[in-house]
Amino acid sequence: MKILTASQIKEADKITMNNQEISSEDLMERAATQVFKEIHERLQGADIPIKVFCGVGNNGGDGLVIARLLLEHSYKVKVFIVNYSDKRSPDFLSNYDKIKNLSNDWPVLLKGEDDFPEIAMGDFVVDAIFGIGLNRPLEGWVAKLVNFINKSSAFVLAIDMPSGLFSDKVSEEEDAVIKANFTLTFQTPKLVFFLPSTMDYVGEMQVLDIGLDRAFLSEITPSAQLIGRQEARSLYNPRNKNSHKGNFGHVLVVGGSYGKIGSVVLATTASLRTGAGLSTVFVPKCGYEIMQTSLPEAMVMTDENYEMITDIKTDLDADVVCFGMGVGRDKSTIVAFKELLKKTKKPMVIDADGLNIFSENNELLQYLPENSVLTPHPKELQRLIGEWTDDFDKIKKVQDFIRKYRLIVVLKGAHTFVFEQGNIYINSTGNPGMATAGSGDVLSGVISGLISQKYEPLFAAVLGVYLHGKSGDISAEKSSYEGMISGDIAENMGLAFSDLLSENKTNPGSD
Ligand SMILES: NC(=O)C1=CN([C@@H]2O[C@H](COP(=O)(O)OP(=O)(O)OC[C@H]3O[C@@H](n4cnc5c(N)ncnc54)[C@H](O)[C@@H]3O)[C@@H](O)[C@H]2O)[C@@H](O)CC1
Ligand SMILES: Nc1ncnc2c1ncn2[C@@H]1O[C@H](COP(=O)(O)OP(=O)(O)O)[C@@H](O)[C@H]1O
Ligand SMILES: [K+]
Repeated sequence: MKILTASQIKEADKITMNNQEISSEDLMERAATQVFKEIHERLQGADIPIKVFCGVGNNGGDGLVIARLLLEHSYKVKVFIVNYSDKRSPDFLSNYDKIKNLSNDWPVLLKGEDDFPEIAMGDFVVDAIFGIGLNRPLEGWVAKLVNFINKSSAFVLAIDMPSGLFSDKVSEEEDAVIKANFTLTFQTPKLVFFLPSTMDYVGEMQVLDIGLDRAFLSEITPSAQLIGRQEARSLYNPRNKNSHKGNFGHVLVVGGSYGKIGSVVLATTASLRTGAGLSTVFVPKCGYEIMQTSLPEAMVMTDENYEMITDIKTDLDADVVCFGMGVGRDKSTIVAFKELLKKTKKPMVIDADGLNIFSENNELLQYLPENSVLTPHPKELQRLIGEWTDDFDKIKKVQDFIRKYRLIVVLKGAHTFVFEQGNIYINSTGNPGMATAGSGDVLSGVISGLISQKYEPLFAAVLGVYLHGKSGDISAEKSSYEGMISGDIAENMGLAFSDLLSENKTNPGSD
């Protein structure tokens, strides 16, 4: 699902109104009706106090329409106008008139702190103060109102965006931003919903299709894409019945050191569970028995050295080489890595200490085959590209980095971002149970397993991240966030594939 910027959404609005011959008020009615339907479906006429806070722009206009429809369905609604400006949008004004005509209980005008209403636990608050039009941080009593709502124990539903959140830059720590339990957003999710510094404001998120112009939406180049089941499914390559293991490639995993052979076990298991035809590992001698015993499906080659990798002597022409997990940063390992880089022509997957070696030896990056996949977590990324000022600056710096070295970067996190030149793919699967030792090793194995099966490295990264997260979700369902371990993610890869290929789910951009 495409993620658009505020200006792209505004352009889509204009084109839609033109092509569908509707007014902006019609579009507002349509959008807010969708919101009403969602609320109504969940509340089913329940007798709970609903407090709708409306700004005086179009986000506030949406709030007024939602409130009117709720009143028409006999909900217990109280409307508050957050009167931060005298400049009211025309569509706000016409809906203001409509709601006044409907009820004797007119909206309450809020002009300062003294007017704040009581918000009780059990209230249902609708935040329609600001949407994508926010252009400066909230201040004064409006900022205080936002903090007041945040302090209440009410359930908060944000319309389009949590108020105070910018759509195209991150908020400062001191800024007042609504902390929503749920955000119903129009037509397309916004990039800030997925950034580490802003995602917590959004709560659970659902996208409402408000029927913006299809042709425009399909042609426009998005700022990023959200990868849900449908998008991941479109990347899947079915297997030919007439095939043999040679068709599914050979993965070589190079990694491990004394006490860290487990990371190689995890990555290699994941590569096989993802469908690699063959997997070979290259480990220090201390890893030989561990590998043969814990993963008989893999073939094992060993270094001369017992504890660490010092010389990667192999003529194996693997389809993909995965390097880095548990490998350490000894000088002799760095030399061995350099030699490996020089003789490898096919795209590689580099994780963990492989990345740290690059951070300390930048000159090695020039030997990395084009289209290789780097899978840093934020700390590893920072060592690699330096500090950033905020999440948008980070995105720019990653894009500069991949342009320079012609790579694919998989930035791991609660929402993992896959970067290729000019594009960002944001993952929708995964859960906090995956914050457990070794889940990154599993991801490297999954991506390698897909590359070996002839997926383009970019698609291997995007699909791999999706399936890894899905397997994490299945693992959490079975064992809880706390109880799941990263080996479960590797073991459940098969169920993640089954889920991807099952026929009964069609919701785009979600799971
Ligand atoms: N295609 C869509 O997504 C649609 C969007 N609609 C709604 O329209 C909203 C955008 O409406 P607007 O453009 O009127 O913008 P907002 O309602 O978000 O903000 C209103 C105005 O407040 C002013 N303002 C910005 N920051 C301020 C601050 N810190 N303090 C005081 N004033 C400030 C700006 O001039 C801004 O235009 C969307 O978020 C959505 O809720 C719907 O009504 C119709 C369809
Ligand atoms: N809260 C979370 N939600 C979703 N995915 C997560 C979360 N925390 C961690 N993950 C995923 O788990 C993996 C952790 O990788 P990494 O930090 O390299 O761990 P390790 O070094 O232990 O292998 C990444 O793929 C990341 O996206
Ligand atoms: K809002």
